[in-house]
Amino acid sequence: MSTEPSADPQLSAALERLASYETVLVALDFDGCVAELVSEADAARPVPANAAAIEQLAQARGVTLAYVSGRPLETLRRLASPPEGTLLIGSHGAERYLGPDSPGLVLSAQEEIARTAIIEALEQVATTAEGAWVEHKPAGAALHVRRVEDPEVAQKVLEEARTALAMVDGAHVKEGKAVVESVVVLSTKGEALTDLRSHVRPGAVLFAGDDVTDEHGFAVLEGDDVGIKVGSGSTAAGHRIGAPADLADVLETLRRFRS
Ligand SMILES: O=P(O)(O)OC[C@H]1O[C@H](O[C@H]2O[C@H](CO)[C@@H](O)[C@H](O)[C@H]2O)[C@H](O)[C@@H](O)[C@@H]1O
Repeated sequence: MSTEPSADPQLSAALERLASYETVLVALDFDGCVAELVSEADAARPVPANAAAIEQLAQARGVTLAYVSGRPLETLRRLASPPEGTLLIGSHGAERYLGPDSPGLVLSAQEEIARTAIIEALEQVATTAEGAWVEHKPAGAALHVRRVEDPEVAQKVLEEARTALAMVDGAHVKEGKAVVESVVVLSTKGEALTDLRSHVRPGAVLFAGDDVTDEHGFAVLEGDDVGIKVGSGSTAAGHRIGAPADLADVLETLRRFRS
């Protein structure tokens, strides 16, 4: 079944309404939304058609682009290669680039201690299964199991990680796809999206994402905002597309409605 907006009259109508506003904020999750999920996290890149559609949309009248991602800000910038002027939210909201004056993330002494404890705990768990590895991040760390061959072993490793993290003071757990993350700065994509809305003051917002952390973003949408869940799974989003490869058509449709 095609999930192109042209084949989904409700999504197409929602995009047309969105496009009628003077100003629009288009906020995109990265992994599993703009980029396909891959086993080498550092190899993730925008689907080429998505990259092209994003570049085009960045030129459109009254459109502000933003990435809202769990990735560290610097990694997001390197992997996504966003058009100039794109606003960037990284580390699930803990890191923000809203312009050259944006302050960088500074952890308190207590947060630094918690981050070190998170990394140590996850590195220890990662030694128990081949393929498990730890991504060190500015506000915490993520234990990845996508490269663990046996799904039962992978689940067991994730469970051990949750148990280990429960012992760390100041560690907040975030669930993801083949990953358990922990951050020392508690913030959600919903809060980040609300702050972006206050900063940009758009007429309406489009937000697309694929993961459980993106549900916080869908939850703060309102009015003629458009929420798009990428892939399967329960969601609060009003619309759904099948895969990252379907996103380009959504963005291109929105651009056409604005021209
Ligand atoms: O909010 P996002 O932009 O979706 O980032 C969420 C996490 O994405 C990355 O992990 C996920 O993508 C990897 C590459 O495709 C995949 O190997 C992994 O299994 C996924 O969980 C990233 O590594 C994390 O730091 C992000 O928080």
